[in-house]
Amino acid sequence: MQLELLRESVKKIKKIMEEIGFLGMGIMGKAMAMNLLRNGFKVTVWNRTLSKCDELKEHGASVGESPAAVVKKCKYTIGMLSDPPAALSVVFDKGGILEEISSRKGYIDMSTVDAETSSKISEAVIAKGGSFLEAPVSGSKKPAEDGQLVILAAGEKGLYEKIVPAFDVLGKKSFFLGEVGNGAKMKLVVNMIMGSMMNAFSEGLVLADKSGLSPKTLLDVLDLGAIANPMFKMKGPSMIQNSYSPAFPLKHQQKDMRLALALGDENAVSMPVAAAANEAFKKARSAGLGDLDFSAVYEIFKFSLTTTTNVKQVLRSPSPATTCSKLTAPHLLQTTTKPPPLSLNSRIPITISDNHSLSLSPAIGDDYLRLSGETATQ
Ligand SMILES: NC(=O)C1=CN([C@@H]2O[C@H](COP(=O)(O)OP(=O)(O)OC[C@H]3O[C@@H](n4cnc5c(N)ncnc54)[C@H](OP(=O)(O)O)[C@@H]3O)[C@@H](O)[C@H]2O)C=CC1
Ligand SMILES: O=CC(=O)O
Repeated sequence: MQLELLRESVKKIKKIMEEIGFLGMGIMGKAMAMNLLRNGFKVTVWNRTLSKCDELKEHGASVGESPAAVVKKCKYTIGMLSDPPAALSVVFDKGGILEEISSRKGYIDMSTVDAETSSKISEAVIAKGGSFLEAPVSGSKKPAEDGQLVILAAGEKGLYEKIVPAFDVLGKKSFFLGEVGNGAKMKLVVNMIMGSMMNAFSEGLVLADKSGLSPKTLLDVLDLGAIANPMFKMKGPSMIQNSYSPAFPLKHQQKDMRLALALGDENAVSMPVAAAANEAFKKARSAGLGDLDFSAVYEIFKFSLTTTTNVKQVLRSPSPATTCSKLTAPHLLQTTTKPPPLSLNSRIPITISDNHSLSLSPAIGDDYLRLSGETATQ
C-alpha cells in the first residue's frame, strides 16, 4: 500500500518534471525552493540580490539571470516576493516575466499582495497567452521549511491542477478559491486577524507584567484555555525574552494590515481593531523594528514612552554620560561623549535630571537599542 502511494506521487512529480522556476529567495522563497529540491523537483532560482541564490545552487538548483530567463527555461514559475511593487516589478520591468511568458507556460504568484495587483498580473500574463494562478500562503518560515503551508489559490483551475504536485510538497492543504483576487483577499483577512491578535497578546503580556503577574505563567494559562493557539505558543516564549529573530518580518505584517484595511474601505467594513493594530505596527516600523519578527510590536506596548521615533534617533548614539531632562520626553536625551563600542551585554546607564536613572541595552535590530530596567531613584 505504502509503495503504491509512493509510486503514485513519483508519477505525479514526473508529470511536471519540466523544471520549476522560483523567483524570490527571501525567508519564504528560499525555504520553499529548498523543499522542492529536497523532494526531487528540478528548480531554477532567481533573486534580485543574486548572492542569495548561492545556497540553493549548492543544493542542486540552477540559477537564472533574470525572471525572463527563468520563465524561458521553465514551464511553471513561482514568485514569492515581498509586496505589490516587488510582485509587479518581476512581471513588468525589463527582464521581467512578460518577456518570455507564452502559451503552455504558467506563472504562480505566492506573494501576499492585494487583489488589484494580482489582477493586473493575471491580465498581462493571460494577454501574452500564459496562465496565471495567485497562491498566497498561510504559515511562516518553519511551516515553509516543513512543507506545512496552507495554500490559498485562485485563478486558472487548469494551472492549479497541474501545479498541485508542487503544492503537495509545499503545503499541508491547498484551497482553490475561484477567480483571481479571492486568494489575495482570503490571505489579507487571515493576516488582519493575526496582526490584531498579536496586538491583543502583546497588551495582555504587558498588563500581566505591570500588574505583578508572571508573563510566563500567563502563557501557561492561555495554552490550556479556549484561546490557546499555535501563534501564542510559538511566539510567546521568545517575546518574553525580547528575542525577535525574523520569521515573518514586521514590515510585511504592517503591509498586510494596510492592504486589509484598504479592502475594508472598499467594502465599507468598519475595522477599528485592525486600524489600531496597524497603528502599533506603523509605530514599530518607524522605531526601526521593521526587519525584526512581527512579534516585536510587543516592544511598542512595553515602552509606551512618548515618541519611539525620537527614541530611536537618540539610541543610535548613546553614551555613558547621556543625560535628559524628563523621563517622559526621551527624545530630549542628549549625547555628551563619543558612544562606547556596544556589545550585546553592555548596559549603558542613563542619568535623568530628576534623580531617576535608566539603563539601555543593545538588544534588538542593527540600530535600535531597547530601553530596559525600571527607573530607579538614585
Ligand atoms: N515570512 C513569513 O512568515 C511569510 C511571508 N509571507 C509573504 O511572502 C512574501 C515573501 O515574504 P518573506 O520571504 O518573508 O520576505 P523577505 O523580505 O524575506 O523576502 C522578500 C523577497 O522579495 C524580493 N524583493 C523585494 N523587492 C523586490 C523588487 N523590487 N524586485 C524584485 N525582488 C524584490 C527580495 O529580494 P532581495 O533579496 O534582493 O531583497 C526577497 O527575495 C511576502 O509577501 C510576505 O508577506 C507569507 C506567509 C508567511
Ligand atoms: O503571513 C504570515 C503568516 O505567518 O502566515
